[in-house]
Amino acid sequence: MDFLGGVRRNWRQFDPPVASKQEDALKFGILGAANIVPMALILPARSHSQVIIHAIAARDKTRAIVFAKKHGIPVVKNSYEEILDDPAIDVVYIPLPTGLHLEWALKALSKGKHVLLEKPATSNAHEAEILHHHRLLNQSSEGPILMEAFHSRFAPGWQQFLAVLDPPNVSHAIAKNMVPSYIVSDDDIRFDYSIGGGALLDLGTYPLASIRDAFGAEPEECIDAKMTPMAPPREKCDHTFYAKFRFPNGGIGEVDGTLRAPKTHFSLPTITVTHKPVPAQDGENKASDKGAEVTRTRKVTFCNLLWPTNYHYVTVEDKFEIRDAGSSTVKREYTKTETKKAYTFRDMGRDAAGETHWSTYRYMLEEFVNKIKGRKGSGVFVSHEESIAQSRALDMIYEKSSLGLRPTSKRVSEFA
Ligand SMILES: NC(=O)C1=CN([C@@H]2O[C@H](COP(=O)(O)OP(=O)(O)OC[C@H]3O[C@@H](n4cnc5c(N)ncnc54)[C@H](OP(=O)(O)O)[C@@H]3O)[C@@H](O)[C@H]2O)C=CC1
Ligand SMILES: O=C1OC[C@@H](O)[C@H](O)[C@H]1O
Repeated sequence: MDFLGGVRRNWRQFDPPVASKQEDALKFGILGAANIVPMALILPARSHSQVIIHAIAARDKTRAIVFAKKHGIPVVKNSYEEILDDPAIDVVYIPLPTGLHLEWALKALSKGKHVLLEKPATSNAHEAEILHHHRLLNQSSEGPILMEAFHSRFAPGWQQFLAVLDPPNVSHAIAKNMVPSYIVSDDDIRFDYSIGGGALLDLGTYPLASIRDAFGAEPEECIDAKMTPMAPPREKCDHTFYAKFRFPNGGIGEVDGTLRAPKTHFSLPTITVTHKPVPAQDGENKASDKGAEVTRTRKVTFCNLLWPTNYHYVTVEDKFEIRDAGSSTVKREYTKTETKKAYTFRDMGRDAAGETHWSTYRYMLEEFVNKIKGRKGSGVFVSHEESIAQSRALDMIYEKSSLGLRPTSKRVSEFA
């Protein structure tokens, strides 16, 4: 049943129901016929009654025409600028290489457009501060909304994972993400330093955001960073990364990932979080242990950091140790293990919109539109401060390694 449910859920994510569009639907324009567009926006938009994919532009118009025809986009513009100049367009989606995000996001905001900006929002923290603190964002309560498209954060499964953590008492977190080498070719935008290349800046954003979330705090120091660079001429870009951080509570967080795992490698991106032992709460331990000192050490594993809406699990392993009052000797111990899953917020007892066929991107689109329309929604959002903090942590790793920071846009002086 679970297996069949999974097949149905995944099938429908790639063939979602079509909603009829409301009068006040937002019209989206897309900059670039990027690979991620169908999954991140075209499919999610189908089932959203307040989203219309109105127009696209690509550097090569023929490419844009082919893309528009394939995905049923009614308008093809001659250039990215023409998208920004179209008064009919409310929102601009930017799936460009990271090094172009700052420039195009600010150009779109300056035309009064809302912006959904692919992750990572910027190449480094300097750019992040310019973008997310920009006066264009604070002009009025009606001013444009900008959000980094960090889709995985919006999934109920991820929120279920966060709900079982006790961030101040986390002692260790390790997040891993290994992608086989055939997925991303050597000439991909991810390995072009001039436009923000580097596996950490691309893939590493997921494990890094997840350890930051697990500690509920920002890292104080990057105590180790090891990057494996590409072969020349791409040697300024890492294909494999490892970093170790110390967090304010003394805990250690590690990220480990690669875009060059062996071709036969398969593993889902996973985080494992260990807590310090804490006194067990009333009702958690067995009635027979009343009067004794009972500690609980929690270990939580979350499997599928990127796309939990396709498949995930959260395993909560609580180890209880029982001592006589005042004694350090453990007289008995036992472990309780529970597995949780949440494909909708209802599954975790929360009252927020969602269907089992919603992808991470569909959950994100819901909240992005809610924000523009001034609705409360699930309460999940990617704030400007979150995007800046994530960018600072990425910089800490690049600075600690021999590779150095990713380059700031040459156009930066025009925007500061
Ligand atoms: N949210 C997610 O799950 C994912 C997010 N991403 C992010 O989305 C963005 C795009 O990734 P992806 O779709 O894989 O990338 P692609 O290489 O498929 O697309 C990038 C697009 O950028 C445009 N572009 C403009 N200038 C340049 C340039 N100088 N060099 C190359 N391309 C240029 C091209 O548009 P044109 O059509 O005009 O030529 C191209 O279509 C990245 O920021 C990436 O990190 C990527 C994958 C997954
Ligand atoms: O955001 C992403 O998600 C999937 C990864 O394989 C990809 O490199 C990255 O851009």
